[in-house]
Amino acid sequence: MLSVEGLSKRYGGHDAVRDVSFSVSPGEIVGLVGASGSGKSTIARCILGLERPDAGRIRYGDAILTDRAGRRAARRAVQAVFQDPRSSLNPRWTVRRILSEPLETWIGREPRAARTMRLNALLSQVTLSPDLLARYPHELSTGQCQRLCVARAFACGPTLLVLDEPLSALDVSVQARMLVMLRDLHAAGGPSYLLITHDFAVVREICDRVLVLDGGRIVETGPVARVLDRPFHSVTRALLLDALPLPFQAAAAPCKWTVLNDPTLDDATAGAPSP
Ligand SMILES: Nc1ncnc2c1ncn2[C@@H]1O[C@H](COP(=O)(O)OP(=O)(O)OP(=O)(O)O)[C@@H](O)[C@H]1O
Repeated sequence: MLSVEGLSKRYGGHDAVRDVSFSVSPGEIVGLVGASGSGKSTIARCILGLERPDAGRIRYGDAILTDRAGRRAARRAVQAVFQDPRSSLNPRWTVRRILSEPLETWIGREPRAARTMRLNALLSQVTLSPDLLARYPHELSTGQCQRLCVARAFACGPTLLVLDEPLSALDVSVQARMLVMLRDLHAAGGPSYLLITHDFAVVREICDRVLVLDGGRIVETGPVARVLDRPFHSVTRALLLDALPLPFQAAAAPCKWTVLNDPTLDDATAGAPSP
């Protein structure tokens, strides 16, 4: 289980993340949503050891990810996929080499035929053709590059995948296929996901639970259906309203959201993170 306890991170005088605590259980898909600049990627970078938190502790099982030794111990188990697949792939490496590198590290050397079978299996998991093995990233579409990034993450046999806006660089039709692929991989016994997104449709489609972030703090958390259909916090309501197509925003504002703006719901308590 991933456990984030009292995580804080400052840049200069600015609090990017403030006293954030949450967990991701084995097999769970947890969405982390919030406006631009709310601190989502900073949390991901702290979990992945790319940033050093100013306060708090991040544990994955027995490994303390805020310690160098703990990060090393969890390196195989905790993998990531980022927003821009092209910048995550070495442009001078073929698909074969990109996928072989983690296999070399975690499985070691094996005969070429066995390695090719393993590479083909990885590619088919992410619905890519084995014909792509000899290609370079610039010879792939952005969607294919992102599938390749997922395959590379899966090559390590992770138990937690941190996905930081994995669909944002993709066309809408490719996004839908990618989302189905992520859901199928998870359903087939894949890792837990911590999915960072600004897209509530994605959250509704795939997540079990959602955390809403504002100004570096978690303002609301709960099961997806409850948070999306009966949001307590004004920030969640505003984000949901913003997510509607423009003509619907005007229509929704006076009706649906008036009910939700019930003054008996106190944001400060209703929005407090649940234990
Ligand atoms: N390396 C950095 N140096 C200084 N400030 C930073 C740095 N990284 C992030 N920040 C600031 O920290 C805050 C949180 O940034 P972060 O990237 O975590 O937000 P986000 O919710 O992921 O945003 P987006 O959805 O736009 O990616 C922002 O105000 C950002 O400007």
